[in-house]
Amino acid sequence: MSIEIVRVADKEAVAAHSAEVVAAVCNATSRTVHVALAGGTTPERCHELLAPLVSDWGHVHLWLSDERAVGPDDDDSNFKMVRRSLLDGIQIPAGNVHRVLGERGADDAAALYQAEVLDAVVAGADGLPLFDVIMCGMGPDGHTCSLFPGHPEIHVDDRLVVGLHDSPKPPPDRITFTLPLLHAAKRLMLLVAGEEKRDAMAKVAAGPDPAVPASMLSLGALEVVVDGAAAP
Ligand SMILES: O=C(O)[C@H](O)[C@@H](O)[C@H](O)[C@H](O)COP(=O)(O)O
Repeated sequence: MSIEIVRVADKEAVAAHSAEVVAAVCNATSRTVHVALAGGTTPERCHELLAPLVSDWGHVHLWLSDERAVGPDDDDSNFKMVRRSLLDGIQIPAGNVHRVLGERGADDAAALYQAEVLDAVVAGADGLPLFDVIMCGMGPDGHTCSLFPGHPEIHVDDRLVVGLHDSPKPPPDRITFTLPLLHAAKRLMLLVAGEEKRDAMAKVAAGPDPAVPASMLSLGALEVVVDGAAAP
């Protein structure tokens, strides 16, 4: 368990710093690297800045730490955002892009994605799939991925990916990584920008509390990249 907090000037700097971290991980090796991207406007900008920073995408596998239960062309699709912000600008083998099949519905899509993770991502010492980097955003209510305050998904410890049908933020049907998979990652990044995140960010800095899902990330090796407006 650890938390490292990197303070930078503004939202653009959060995205830029995070892109540099992810690019450094990808550029440091030619072996397979697994990166889970995130939804939200801060990660979206990070994806744009990341595109030209990685010298060779051939060994990089891309995933999403949460998705909406919609098809890839729906405006609510995180994959659609990733396609626009990153995939359209890079050369990457199609087999390296791991899309959540949201159009299958939240529960089937989650089960299929978990199976794909287990198949493709080699397990670490704790027996859980070891992502090189997982990126997460945070909402003003302290939610991260699609783990929302007061919702049961935060307590799931027997599955790596779950579906939910009652997200308080639309759309209601979603698919999300769970804490065991997030905690297993070599590097777990939380991108936080904006004054409306200040209270939740203070709770993240205070330590793990199940009422604040993003704070539970610090039970893994959490790196928070936060701007001046959100910094506690
Ligand atoms: O749940 C969703 O629908 C959003 O994707 C959300 O999780 C987002 O990631 C955060 O609210 C941070 O978003 P910003 O980076 O845009 O503030």
